[in-house]
Amino acid sequence: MTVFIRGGTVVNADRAFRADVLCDGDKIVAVGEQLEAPPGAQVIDAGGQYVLPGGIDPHTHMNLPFMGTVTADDFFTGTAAGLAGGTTTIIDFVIPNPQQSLLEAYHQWRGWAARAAGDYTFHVAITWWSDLVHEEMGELVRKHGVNSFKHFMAYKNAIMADDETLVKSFRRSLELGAIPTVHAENGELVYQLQQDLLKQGLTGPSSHPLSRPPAVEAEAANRAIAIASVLHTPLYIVHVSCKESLDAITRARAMGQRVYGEALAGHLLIDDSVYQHPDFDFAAGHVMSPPFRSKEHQRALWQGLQGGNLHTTATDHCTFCAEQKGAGRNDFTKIPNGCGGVEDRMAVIWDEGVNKGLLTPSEFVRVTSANAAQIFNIYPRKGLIAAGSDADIVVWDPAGTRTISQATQHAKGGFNVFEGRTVKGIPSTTVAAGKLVFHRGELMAVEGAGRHIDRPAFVPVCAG
Ligand SMILES: NC(=O)NCCC(=O)O
Ligand SMILES: [Zn+2]
Ligand SMILES: [Zn+2]
Repeated sequence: MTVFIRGGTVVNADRAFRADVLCDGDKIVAVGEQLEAPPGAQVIDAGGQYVLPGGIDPHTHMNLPFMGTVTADDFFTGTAAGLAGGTTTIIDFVIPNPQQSLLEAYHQWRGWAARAAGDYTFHVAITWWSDLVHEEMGELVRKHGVNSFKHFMAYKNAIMADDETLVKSFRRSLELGAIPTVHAENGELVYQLQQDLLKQGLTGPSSHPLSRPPAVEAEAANRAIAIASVLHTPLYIVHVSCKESLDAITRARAMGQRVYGEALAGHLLIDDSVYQHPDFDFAAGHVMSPPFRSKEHQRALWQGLQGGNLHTTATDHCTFCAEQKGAGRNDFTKIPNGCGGVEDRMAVIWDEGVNKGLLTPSEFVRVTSANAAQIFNIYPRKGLIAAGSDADIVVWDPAGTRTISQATQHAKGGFNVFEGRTVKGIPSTTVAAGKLVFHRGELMAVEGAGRHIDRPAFVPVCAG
């Protein structure tokens, strides 16, 4: 299939310029002014619109078995929702059970992901330690296109990594040319605070943020940064939600440490008042970890993105329906943690970021695709509009509007944390791997069309 995008303003992370874009098969083959549309090409008129690299959401959980249930979105529905919102690639997580072989879990997730409509690739979680884990990390990097390992510092008695696991896995990651990533929350503190709250009879969703205050996150962020500093490894901290964690990243970077931070669209836009809502379903629908924070923390996160100490935006898309959330009706610790957003990330960040003057269009591209592609070593295949890059493209209508609602979304779960928000700036067309998958409100996602994207290890390049 040949797709020709005519008359738009191409926006890359480094600059914006007027150009036509020609795609042949799954690649962009030409970017330039006054190109000729080949006979038979599908022509998209991008006049008055921006032409952006397809979004990369570096943190999603499709088909995730978690807290006694499985997420509402599987790899097809979740990636299809992403395509409708301009996200053409997700980085999801293989999460082995403690004692489970990493390779066995990896193949299990690859099987589930075969249904994906958009491209995908995996971080692999290290939830326990043994010689087998050490060996399998090597095999994943060398043979299976994995270059990042995730460590949950929370979720005690489940998937939490202790300090021994962190140290050994960070060290092994360095040896392999992979980047360690962490969910930074002190799991022991969370557990003890949860027990205190339950003993006091404070069993509702409003206790969720009380059990996970900013200091709990900051302690873990500082600990992970200190471990990475001693071992000389880079570090990527997922879902940075509070000023204290951002300050830890900022300090480390000022000292020359290679630490990257990820902000979630939800943490950037939604504040902690949602947990005070009297309706259980509404409050529980917002239960995720780390929790939504005060407006002061939100302002700090935007400043982190603007100042270059936060690098990527993600969603942690992890949807559960009201019935699933209801498992914690009498005990907030049993509410499955997670919220959606893969369909809305690009639009809400454009609306709050670009429309309000906090980000330029090029900075928007940096934090929605290019930085993730660079940090996880798939640039310039992804995150760039240039000849040779994958034909993952969003034609972005800066004047288009949409009111976000669970009633009209493609994602499952029947809930949307951005419910009722009207955004200005939406995708009019999404092209994924050279195919038109979303056009003027119509989603044409094809089950199984997504591809696994191998991410090579980081290897120092030496002059010959
Ligand atoms: N974030 C969340 O609450 N659920 C998904 C798992 C995780 O990323 O911690
Ligand atoms: Zn997490
Ligand atoms: Zn997550």
